[in-house]
Amino acid sequence: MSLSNVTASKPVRDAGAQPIMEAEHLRKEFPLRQIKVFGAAQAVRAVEDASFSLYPGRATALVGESGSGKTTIARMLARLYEPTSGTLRFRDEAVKLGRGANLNDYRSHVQLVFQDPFASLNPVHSVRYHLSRPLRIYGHARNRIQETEQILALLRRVNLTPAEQFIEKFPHQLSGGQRQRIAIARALAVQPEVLLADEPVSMLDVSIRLDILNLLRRLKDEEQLALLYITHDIASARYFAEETLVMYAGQMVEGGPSEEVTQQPKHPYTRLLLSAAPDPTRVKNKDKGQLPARGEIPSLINPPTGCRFHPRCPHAMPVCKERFPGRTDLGNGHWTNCFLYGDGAQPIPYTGTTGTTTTARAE
Ligand SMILES: Nc1ncnc2c1ncn2[C@@H]1O[C@H](COP(=O)(O)OP(=O)(O)OP(=O)(O)O)[C@@H](O)[C@H]1O
Repeated sequence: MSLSNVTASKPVRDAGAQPIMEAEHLRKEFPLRQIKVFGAAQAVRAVEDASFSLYPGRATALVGESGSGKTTIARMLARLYEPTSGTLRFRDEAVKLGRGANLNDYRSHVQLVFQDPFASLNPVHSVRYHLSRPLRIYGHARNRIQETEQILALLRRVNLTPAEQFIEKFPHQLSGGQRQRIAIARALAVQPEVLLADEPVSMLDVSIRLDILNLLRRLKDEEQLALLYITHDIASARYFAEETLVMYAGQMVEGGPSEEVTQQPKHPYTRLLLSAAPDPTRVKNKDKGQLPARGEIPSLINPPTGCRFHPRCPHAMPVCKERFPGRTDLGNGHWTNCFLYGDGAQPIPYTGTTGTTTTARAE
């Protein structure tokens, strides 16, 4: 996807900006069916100790390889999965989890757009049906006239015009991009403050990905939506999202303003991701021996101890195997969880490759 005609993301948020949604120490395990009668119960340890905030009018990209836990995080935020532990806060109030939680009320604030626009719309129902349901359920339309007016307005907001030509169509009469616009319109019908977009363009034709990203960006700006943008593509994060969070095998390893995370990445995994996603605007130094991307994302049933990236990390030290490092604040909202940074550590200069030129602290 060419991103050259997408305007660069906004600078770092105001210091006083208030988050609308906060995730604190979220963890998710999926228990596995027990095959053995004896022995410890096994589980997929999909997300470990994830903490981050979403802000009105700002996009946060959640980036990582397949299986890193991105969708699990989005589903916990959408309340489709119960976190194993941790808390969610919405407008500074703890979200009631588990039984007795008012899911309808919660979902009037937080909506999820799925990756697959072919699976997310019911083939037997028209566009009118898909958009009228949320309007009715959430009490935004009192009668059919109001409902039709609002559906037409929603279609125009997602650039499906003339709206009158789309309202009675069925999913099979729409292209992938048009379906994704309907899925976005359906989420907007609820009038949410938080929109979770799980790889919203990855199943679309390359030629229309940019249009959908620009649509999401415009809606975020105009409606002051807090947007979580899940993607494999770290290069798109720089252009689309003000902030970027990087996940590896269930652990969050780096985060901060997108410009800093993508231009001055600190964690070796972020550097590896960037080296696999060439960005023509990033300065590369081809002479400084790039290390090949070693290995694959591990099994999350028996993940590596400590920092789960250590078996693939060109800078791994004994301590990396023993425990997961705490968060090191790098200034300007940029942070990483890596023993290469923090007290007494030698900074590792970024050469635009996964290789580096200095020796790190040995523990
Ligand atoms: N319902 C489930 N039951 C058991 N394991 C699950 C379930 N959902 C996800 N997982 C596992 O949790 C881990 C994280 O999966 P998740 O889908 O969140 O990753 P992801 O980063 O979104 O990947 P992708 O980019 O491929 O969608 C994977 O090992 C996955 O197999």
